[in-house]
Amino acid sequence: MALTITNLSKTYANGVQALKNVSLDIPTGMFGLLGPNGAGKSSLMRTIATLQDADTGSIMLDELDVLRDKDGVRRILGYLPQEFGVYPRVSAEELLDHLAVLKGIGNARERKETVEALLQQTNLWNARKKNLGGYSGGMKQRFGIAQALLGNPRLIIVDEPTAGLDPAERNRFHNLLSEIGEHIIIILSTHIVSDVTDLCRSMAIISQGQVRLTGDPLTVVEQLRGQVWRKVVEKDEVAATQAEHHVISTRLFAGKTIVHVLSDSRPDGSFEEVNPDLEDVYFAQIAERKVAVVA
Ligand SMILES: Nc1ncnc2c1ncn2[C@@H]1O[C@H](COP(=O)(O)OP(=O)(O)OP(=O)(O)O)[C@@H](O)[C@H]1O
Repeated sequence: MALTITNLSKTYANGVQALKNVSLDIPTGMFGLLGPNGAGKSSLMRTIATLQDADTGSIMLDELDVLRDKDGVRRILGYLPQEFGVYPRVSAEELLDHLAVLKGIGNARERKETVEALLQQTNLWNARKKNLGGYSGGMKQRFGIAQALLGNPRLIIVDEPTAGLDPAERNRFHNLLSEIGEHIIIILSTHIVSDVTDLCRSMAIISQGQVRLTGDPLTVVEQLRGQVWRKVVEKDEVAATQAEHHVISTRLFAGKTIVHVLSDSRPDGSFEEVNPDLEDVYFAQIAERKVAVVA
C-alpha cells in the first residue's frame, strides 16, 4: 500500500499559500512529516483526512482517489487531530463506545470487544470508568489513539501528538504507535525531530509549504557527514560566528553556546567535526530557507 501525493497546492482565502506543489510518496510503515510551525503540515494532514480541499493536485491511496472518494477514505482512515477535544463528563469507555457506533460498528457484542481491546492496548483499562475531564495530557493522547484505531484503519494520521507530554508519557505513546503495525500507513506530523528519529523509517521535511527533503532518516543523516562542524563559543561571540559562517544551530550548554556550522571542509582549526544527527539535517534545511529569505 502507498499514498501518492502529486503537485498539491492550497491557498487560503486570506492569500496565505500553505501548500506549494507538494509531491510525496508515502510507503507502508511510519512516515514522519517534519517542519516548523506554519510549515503547512496541518493543512496537508487535513487535506489527506478529507477535511479540506486542495486547489490543485491529486492524492491516491493505491487505487483510491482521496480527493474525490471522501467516503471511501473515511472508511479506512483513523485521525488524531492537533486539537483533540473530549467530552469532559463522559468516561473513556462510554465515549469510545459512542464513537464506535459512529464508525459503523453496529453489533453490540463486537463493539464491546473492540472497545475493551482498545482500552487494554492503550493502557487505559484501569481508568476506563473515569471521566475524560480528569485525564492527564498523556492519557488524553492515548485515548485519541484508541479512537483513531476504531474500525481497523489502513491509514492513520497523527498531528503533533507529543507536544506537551512529559518524557514518560511520550515514551509510552511512542511504544504504542510503533506497536500499531507495520502493515498500515501511519503519518506522524511533528516539529519534534527526535520523534521522527525514534520512530520513522521514512520522512520528509516541509517548510513554507514546500517539500525540502525526503528519504529515510539514516540515509539523509549519512549524506550530511563531513559537512557539520562544532565550536563552543562565549555568548558574546555568537553573532560574529554567525556573520562569518553558515550557522545551522546554536545551543546553550553550561552557560556557553555550542554552534553547529555547515561547511564542505573544516572552517578553521578551532572547529571539530560533528557526527551529524537528524536535528542537523533539519536545521540545515530550515537555516537554508532563512538565508534564502534574507537574500
Ligand atoms: N484556515 C486557515 N485560513 C487561513 N490561513 C491558514 C488557515 N490554516 C492555516 N493557515 C496558514 O497556513 C500556513 C500553514 O499552516 P498549517 O497549520 O498548515 O501549518 P503547520 O505546519 O501545521 O503549523 P503548526 O505546527 O503551527 O500548526 C500558516 O501560515 C497558517 O497561518
